[in-house]
Amino acid sequence: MAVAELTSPAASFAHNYNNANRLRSSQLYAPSSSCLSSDHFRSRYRSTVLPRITCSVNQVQNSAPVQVEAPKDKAECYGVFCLTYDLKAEEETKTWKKLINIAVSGAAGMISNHLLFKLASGEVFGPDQPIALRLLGSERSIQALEGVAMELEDSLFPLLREVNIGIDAYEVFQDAEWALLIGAKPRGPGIERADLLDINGQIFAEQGKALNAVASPNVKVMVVGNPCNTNALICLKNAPKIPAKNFHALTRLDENRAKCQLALKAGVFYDKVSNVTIWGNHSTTQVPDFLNAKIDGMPVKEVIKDDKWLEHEFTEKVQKRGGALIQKWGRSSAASTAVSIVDAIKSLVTPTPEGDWFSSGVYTSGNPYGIAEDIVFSMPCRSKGDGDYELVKEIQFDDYLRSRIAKTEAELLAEKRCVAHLTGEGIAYCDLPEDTMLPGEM
Ligand SMILES: NC(=O)C1=CN([C@@H]2O[C@H](COP(=O)(O)OP(=O)(O)OC[C@H]3O[C@@H](n4cnc5c(N)ncnc54)[C@H](OP(=O)(O)O)[C@@H]3O)[C@@H](O)[C@H]2O)C=CC1
Ligand SMILES: O=C([O-])CC(=O)C(=O)O
Repeated sequence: MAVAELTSPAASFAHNYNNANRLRSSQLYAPSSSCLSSDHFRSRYRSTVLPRITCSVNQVQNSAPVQVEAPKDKAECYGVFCLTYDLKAEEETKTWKKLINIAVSGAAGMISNHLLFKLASGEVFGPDQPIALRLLGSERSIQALEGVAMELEDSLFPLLREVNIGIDAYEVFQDAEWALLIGAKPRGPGIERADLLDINGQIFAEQGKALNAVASPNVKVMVVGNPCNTNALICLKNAPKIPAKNFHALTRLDENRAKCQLALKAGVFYDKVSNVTIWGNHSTTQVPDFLNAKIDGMPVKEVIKDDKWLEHEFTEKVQKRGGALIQKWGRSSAASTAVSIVDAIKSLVTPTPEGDWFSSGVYTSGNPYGIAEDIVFSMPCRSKGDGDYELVKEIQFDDYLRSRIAKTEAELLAEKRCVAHLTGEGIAYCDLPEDTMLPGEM
């Protein structure tokens, strides 16, 4: 690796900075946005040749906030996040918890563009929880990812201690305690669902391997990229060192959508709606459960006495809400998805309110409902707030609910057969039901 030619008088800052850079792989980016050009990053990525430093002394001094240490030993950081703060020096930071590492894939995408700023604000993990963001992009998105990191710099979030960007999951997922896996190829025209399962499945197999190798052994993994249930299954099968229970597929957006529709029909504000389960796949076979759901503490069916509406209009509206939104917006839900990721994480890190529960796509191992084992299926969960969850036992079933659950279960079992080559379970065989669709498809 060539050593940089230092052309700036800011030699000591730049030299230390680049010494730190030289210690790590060429695929992690540590730009100081005030000093280095995009061209620098492009060339550094492709050739690993270190840059000519073009910033001036003034630029360096002006860009430095209050700090007590030179940035020399802190590797794998972005811009202002390379500077080291003395957390103990300021009164308010003395009670702060230990930093947690949060990895996010698809970090330059639309959902992340909402989510990252919520994470950094303290809204998710609390006002005393400093965080490090480790952002995974690709060659295609690295410029945009730098833009994201620059916006994070400019937001001056006190709790945001580190930001790293990179394109190698084995580097970005290092020591991750949370992994929010959002990046996935969207299903475009002419792409069969089986092909999408394969294309995205490969991404999640690779990321599962990377998590297994370098993440914290108790990392919690939230899979958002579609088809999220089967992607989560692939991911966990490729990460045997991480408990399968730690993997979630995001169905909280569906739960939120169901709550909204029930509130609207009952004429109550949506804070009155509780105990809503989404069963099964994050697809148009998902089952929003109105049998166990409550409005103002009463069973939904006693408040909304219209089974036809519940079984058809309500159910289909929730199943196809994603598609309806795409027709209006021209793109899939991003802000509300980010909100639902926040809700899903908060449900795991705060105790579930007494008597209530939340939905998450989790691994079916010893489930009390008789659902097929060894798939990722959305079910009702409760948490003590320790990051873990238990399945809710006191659930009623009737013939309608059972038959709908059987349909979404059959779809997930078919998806599983279709990705057997990615889960280490033999030769894939794709017999997906013809009508199987993501919520965003119409
Ligand atoms: N579970 C749920 O409730 C919901 C899930 N979703 C899903 O979340 C995912 C992300 O959505 P959103 O952020 O809006 O999407 P965007 O298109 O804005 O971003 C997706 C990111 O995926 C990455 N990606 C990975 N592989 C590919 C590929 N082969 N081709 C193109 N892009 C790729 C890209 O990042 P990079 O280049 O850095 O890899 C891109 O930035 C989608 O799969 C979507 O279907 C959306 C809404 C709800
Ligand atoms: O299909 C999509 O990409 C969008 C999606 O999951 C949803 O809106 O629920």
